[in-house]
Amino acid sequence: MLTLSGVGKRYSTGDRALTDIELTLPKGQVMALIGPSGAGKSTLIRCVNRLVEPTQGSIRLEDTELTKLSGHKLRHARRSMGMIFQEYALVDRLTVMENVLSGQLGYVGFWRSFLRRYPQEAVVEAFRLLERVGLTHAIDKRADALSGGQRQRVGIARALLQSPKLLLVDEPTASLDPKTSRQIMRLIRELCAERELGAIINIHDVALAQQFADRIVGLRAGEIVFDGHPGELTGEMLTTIYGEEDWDTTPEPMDDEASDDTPSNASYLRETATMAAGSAR
Ligand SMILES: Nc1ncnc2c1ncn2[C@@H]1O[C@H](COP(=O)(O)OP(=O)(O)OP(=O)(O)O)[C@@H](O)[C@H]1O
Repeated sequence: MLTLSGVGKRYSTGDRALTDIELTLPKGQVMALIGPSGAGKSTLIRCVNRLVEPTQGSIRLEDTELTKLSGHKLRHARRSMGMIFQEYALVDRLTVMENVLSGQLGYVGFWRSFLRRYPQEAVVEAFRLLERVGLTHAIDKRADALSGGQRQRVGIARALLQSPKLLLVDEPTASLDPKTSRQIMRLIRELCAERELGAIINIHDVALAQQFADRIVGLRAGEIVFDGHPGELTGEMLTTIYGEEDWDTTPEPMDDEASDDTPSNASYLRETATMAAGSAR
């Protein structure tokens, strides 16, 4: 379980990015973090793994007070948090298998990893994970020969190879098409359920968040303004998070050729909220 109590962050520039954040993430829960640009979503995720230093409050992962750690203990704690990034952060010239095994860098030491000599059990587990994410056929491919969706699957397998207690996911679908985005979100959700892993997912796509998260937290100007079930995210709540907008209006076609069979925002949001509420996944 992850607990944030009274967490605040003020950057040295004077920008206050987070104010008094109170959050508890139980094991196995997938939490989507939404909010407008600059709301503090990335800062919050980065405070958890201490890539950004919180200026106030405490962050506990199970029995460990993360905000008090430094040096070796901090590095050790970071390994218990799997990071999945928007830009995948793969090494292009390495194969899929090597990229996944690079998740073990912190464990096997510099020389063994430099010589690419990984423990047999890590290789077996990496193979198993690649099978789970549907990439058995691509094990020997170079990372730069993969599609965006495949690259993200490698990133997921790499994060899981560390046997993390928590997943921190930063815009996992930002560069993906709608179908691949859904597949990646579904995969993350399934893996979290299988492994009883909590996840915080920073995501701009509200409909995807509603469909695949157990819980949605809305940030605005560094404060939590919504924390609830996806089905509770009404148009009014979206206005609270993002500011005034007519969430119920169907966009006017730009010209005569524009398709008129696009569902309205309202019906789309209603549909996705209903699906999320029923958890029909
Ligand atoms: N390194 C930094 N130095 C100073 N201010 C920063 C830094 N990083 C972020 N900020 C400020 O902190 C606030 C929150 O930024 P953050 O990147 O966490 O928001 P976000 O919700 O993730 O935005 P986006 O959706 O655009 O990625 C903003 O006002 C931003 O300008």
